Amino acid sequence: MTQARAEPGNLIDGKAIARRLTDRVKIEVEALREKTGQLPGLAVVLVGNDPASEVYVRNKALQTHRAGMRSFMHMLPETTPQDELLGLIARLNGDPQIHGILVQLPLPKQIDPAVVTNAIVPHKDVDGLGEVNAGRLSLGIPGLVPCTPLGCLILLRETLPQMRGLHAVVIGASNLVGKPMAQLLLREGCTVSIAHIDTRDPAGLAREGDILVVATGRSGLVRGDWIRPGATVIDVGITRVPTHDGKTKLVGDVVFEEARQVAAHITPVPGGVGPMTIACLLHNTLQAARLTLDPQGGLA
Ligand SMILES: Nc1nc(=O)c2c([nH]1)NC[C@@H]1CN(c3ccc(C(=O)N[C@@H](CCC(=O)O)C(=O)O)cc3)C=[N+]21
Repeated sequence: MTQARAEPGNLIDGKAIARRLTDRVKIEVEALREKTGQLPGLAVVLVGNDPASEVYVRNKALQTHRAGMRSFMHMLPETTPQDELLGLIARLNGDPQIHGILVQLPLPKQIDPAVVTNAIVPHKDVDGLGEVNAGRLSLGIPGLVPCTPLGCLILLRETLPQMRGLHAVVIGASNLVGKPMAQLLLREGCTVSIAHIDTRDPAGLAREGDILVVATGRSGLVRGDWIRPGATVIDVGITRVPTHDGKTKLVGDVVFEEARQVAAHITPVPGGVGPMTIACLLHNTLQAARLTLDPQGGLA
């Protein structure tokens, strides 16, 4: 065990860390406005009317305004043909008021998410999911980094003084979270393992992790006995489940009450990774705006 130990189950306060990041973005947005006379603008595109997506998208717009940036919402019907969505993206690509473009996932089945993601010009791809930004991340050169893994990295940096040499285990190998997360951890100097659907003994591998990042979308997958005593656990999962009294609540991929007995640090759901995803979207929109408005500002 290489990391400093506190008592078990210390909560990582994603909400507080996200608020601090958003406050910093707000100050830098104001500085950019003073320097260039312009504000960063974020376009969010939602296709269809999934109620959960609508909540997220509205929340994103609210937070964008809170950080002093402009937000532009585009709500398209469920039946929108792919060509029409590509037409909108082409207009947003050419619009000087827009510095970041986010197309909410998942998309209806007539639309290929890879085609849409790659239609966004790389310097406006604030989700960092296009081929250019994904390639840059894997080559270790500056680019726009996907919001959720970036948020997880910031939480880990706030929690662990040093990640170099730690074994980080990522459960889930999606392009959205698992793969970019593994790249970021590698860049921090971790030894990285990725568990995926065909991994023979995911629990055994997970128990090797000084850091455990779980991003599978399967609620309750990770039990207390998957966790190395003293590990730091980041739970990316977020699933709405029914409760006994006929209401619903949000849960992660980790059985929280079990895991907090074993882990040194753990993110709650809600109040962990979720708020960081939105704060990082604002951070990326500021970075994207700097790329065109203040090129010397550069990317980190
Ligand atoms: N292109 C794209 N980029 C995304 O980043 C993206 C997406 N599509 N599609 C959907 C998922 C989901 N997502 C969340 C963002 C914030 C919270 C969040 O703030 N959650 C709060 C709880 C919110 C509540 O109470 O409903 C929390 O965890 O504390 C959750 C989930 C971003 N996504």
